[in-house]
Amino acid sequence: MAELVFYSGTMDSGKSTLALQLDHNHRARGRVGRIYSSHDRAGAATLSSRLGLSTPAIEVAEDLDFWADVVGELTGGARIDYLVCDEAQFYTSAQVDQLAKVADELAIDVFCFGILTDFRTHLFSGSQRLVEIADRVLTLQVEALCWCGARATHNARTEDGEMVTEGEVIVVGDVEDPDRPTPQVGYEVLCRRHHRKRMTAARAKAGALSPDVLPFD
Ligand SMILES: Nc1ncnc2c1ncn2[C@@H]1O[C@H](COP(=O)(O)OP(=O)(O)O)[C@@H](O)[C@H]1O
Ligand SMILES: Cc1cn([C@H]2C[C@H](O)[C@@H](COP(=O)(O)O)O2)c(=O)[nH]c1=O
Repeated sequence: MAELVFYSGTMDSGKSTLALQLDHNHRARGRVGRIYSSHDRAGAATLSSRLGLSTPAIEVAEDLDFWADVVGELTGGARIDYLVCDEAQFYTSAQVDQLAKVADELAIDVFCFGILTDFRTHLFSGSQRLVEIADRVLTLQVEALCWCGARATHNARTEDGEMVTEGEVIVVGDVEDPDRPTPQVGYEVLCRRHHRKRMTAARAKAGALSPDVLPFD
């Protein structure tokens, strides 16, 4: 039985790396895969990992129909054993339903990778549907860490190191270096406590450096 599997984790937890490794392992055993991604940081039609590996992919625009795409390929004589679907949080709910149909009706394994929640802590449309209908939802084992050392569970959007809570849901970007915050939109992974308090690494550092205001004897 083919499966629809959702590998989930915060930003920078190794999802794209795992997607590339999984594709490599299946290809090494003679299986034929088809790779999709959406809004990858490295550009359209690419699946890239921060470890430096990348591969061409089919760009998933809102109007891509997975069922039609896969059936078209099979009808043209291609062989497909599995799909690798990165940045699946950006897929529409209907597209995730199409992926389930591909697994069930065509016996093709579908491996999806993505973050669960956006910078406001709300589920992305694709992730919500995957949690609802995937055969398995797996959390990545390499945990990204908050600046305090706790497990990071939330993806914060930052500007100049300050967390923001308003804006477009989709803004492509990377986790920023806390020692060099950029004025552009960046991201930082935080534990829930520090996401709730909007306490980014830059803010914590500034707090630690500020002079005591209490009158000490
Ligand atoms: N210089 C490095 N050395 C070792 N591991 C690194 C390095 N840079 C990034 N990584 C690893 O790569 C992970 C990010 O991989 P990536 O697949 O791009 O993440 P995701 O797709 O989840 O955002 C980091 O969590 C870290 O474990
Ligand atoms: C939280 C959040 C993230 N994004 C974007 C930022 C990145 O381009 C991707 C996540 O990629 P990764 O491989 O998991 O690091 O998603 C966004 O558009 N909106 C958000 O709220």
